[in-house]
Amino acid sequence: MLEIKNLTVNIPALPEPILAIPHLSVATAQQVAVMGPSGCGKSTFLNIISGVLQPSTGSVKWQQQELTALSATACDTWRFQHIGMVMQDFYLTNGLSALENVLLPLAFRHWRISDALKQRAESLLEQLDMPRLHSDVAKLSRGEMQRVAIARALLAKPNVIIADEPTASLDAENSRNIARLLLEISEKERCTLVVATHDHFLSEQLQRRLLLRNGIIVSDQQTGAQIC
Ligand SMILES: Nc1ncnc2c1ncn2[C@@H]1O[C@H](COP(=O)(O)OP(=O)(O)OP(=O)(O)O)[C@@H](O)[C@H]1O
Repeated sequence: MLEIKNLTVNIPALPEPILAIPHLSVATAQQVAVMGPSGCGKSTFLNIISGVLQPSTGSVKWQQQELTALSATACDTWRFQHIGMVMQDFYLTNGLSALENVLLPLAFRHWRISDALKQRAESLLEQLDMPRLHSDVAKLSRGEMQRVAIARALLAKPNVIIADEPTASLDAENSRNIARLLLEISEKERCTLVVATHDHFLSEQLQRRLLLRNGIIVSDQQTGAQIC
């Protein structure tokens, strides 16, 4: 469960906070869309709940872990253990294949990657319709790179998936596949899903929709969506 209290994010040059949330809670395994016009604070919200950014005031708690109490290094370790992130910049490593990129974060932590993990990586890439496992990511299209970034985020079975516009570079068919895969994995593995998106197909499948304007949640709707 995520619980936010009395949160503000201020930027020195700006008179108003770019994000202000008096209270918000998100239940474990809930699927949440974060929507709103460009500049309303969606990426800031995702960065705050993943501990990438520290708020100016307030509390951000996942289960019993208060993120604002962690040092930057401790927060990085916590994020690695609990969160699968798909950000707008994919942070892939050129010169490595799609499969190697998916395995790379775990390769830093384990002296040997197990066969089971390799199989999961291959299976995720296949489910994402990304057959070019051994192609250098530098040669992939943006949509293919996005699918590699999604597989990498899902590999370690995170408790929470946070995705910033995960279908933005994709055609309609691939967008739908990715929306379905994120929903299926969230349901099967009981992980919380928080997605900033303009994609109506994706947002309609999620159980809850937060609408941000000027850094404030102006609408919080339960959609009643079921897994597809
Ligand atoms: N470091 C910063 N310095 C100044 N302004 C910032 C900074 N970070 C964010 N902002 C401002 O805060 C607001 C929210 O930005 P944010 O990136 O969270 O919006 P967004 O909803 O994700 O936008 P988009 O849909 O275009 O990605 C914007 O007006 C942005 O210009």
